[in-house]
Order: sequence, then structure tokens, then C-alpha cells
Amino acid sequence: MKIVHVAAGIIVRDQQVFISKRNSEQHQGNKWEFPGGKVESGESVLEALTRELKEEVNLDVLNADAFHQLEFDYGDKIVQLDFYLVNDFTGVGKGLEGQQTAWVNISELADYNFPAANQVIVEMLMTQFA
Ligand SMILES: Nc1nc2c([nH]c(=O)n2[C@@H]2O[C@H](COP(=O)(O)OP(=O)(O)OP(=O)(O)O)[C@@H](O)[C@H]2O)c(=O)[nH]1
Ligand SMILES: [Mg+2]
Repeated sequence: MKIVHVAAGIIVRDQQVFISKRNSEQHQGNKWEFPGGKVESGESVLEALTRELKEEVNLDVLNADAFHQLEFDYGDKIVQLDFYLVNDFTGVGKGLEGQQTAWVNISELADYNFPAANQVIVEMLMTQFA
């Protein structure tokens, strides 16, 4: 099975993170996610991240640092997720594709239903930002 390379942004401000909800028809539908999407050919991960965050949630990335990379096999799909910590951005986050979005306290992240691949990230964030 081909591996899909994905860039995802952990958008942080103070003790909060901006998340969005995947649409029901998408892979891992109705789950919360860190906004992002597929890295296209010829694009760097950071370029993909910047493009996706503008397209999906109207944010302009000014600075982002690599946070964690992982591969996950969902059975129907294998993803290589490149998570970046977005620590500087401009704009007001909103769901440009009709998706629900929210600023949530990092301490409450465990209350949100994320795809299985994200569990390790949620744990890392809750530890690091505690
Ligand atoms: N964006 C994002 N995708 C995630 C996360 N966790 C996770 O397993 N994924 C998976 O990674 C893949 C990302 O694809 P995507 O649907 O966001 O891709 P995209 O924005 O380019 O959308 P498109 O396929 O509609 O063009 C999906 O299979 C999704 O289930 C996450 O935190 N953020
Ligand atoms: Mg996406």
C-alpha cells in the first residue's frame, strides 16, 4: 500500500491549541484533527503545511518547528504524519471548508476524539504543556 505523506499543524497560543473536525465523508470522519493535508509532489513539508492551513482554516504560518513524525497503518490507508508546532501565525482561525473548529485547552485535549495516530501526539502535548 502506498504511504500518504501528510503535514499537520499544532497551532498553539498560550495554553490552547486550535483544532478542526473532519467532515463525515472524509477518512477518519467526524474526528478532531490538527489541520493539514497531503504533501504534493515538488512541495516541502513546510510549504504543504503553509498552503493547507491557509486553505482549510485561513491562517498564515509565520513560524513552525518540526514536532514529531510518525507512520500509522489504518488498514485501509497508511499515513506518514509530519506534525509541526506552529508558534507564530497571523489571521483568525475559521473552518473554510464548513468544518467545525475550536480553540481548546491543551489540558483538556484528551476529551476530544482524535484519529488513533494522534494519541501519541495528544499525550506528548499534555505532558509538555502541563
Ligand atoms: N490533517 C490531518 N490528517 C490526519 C491527522 N491524523 C490523521 O490520522 N490524519 C490522516 O491523514 C490524512 C490527511 O489527509 P487530509 O484528508 O487532511 O488531506 P487533504 O487535506 O489533502 O484532503 P483531501 O484528501 O480532501 O485533498 C487522512 O487520512 C487523515 O485521516 C491530523 O491530525 N490532521
Ligand atoms: Mg486536510
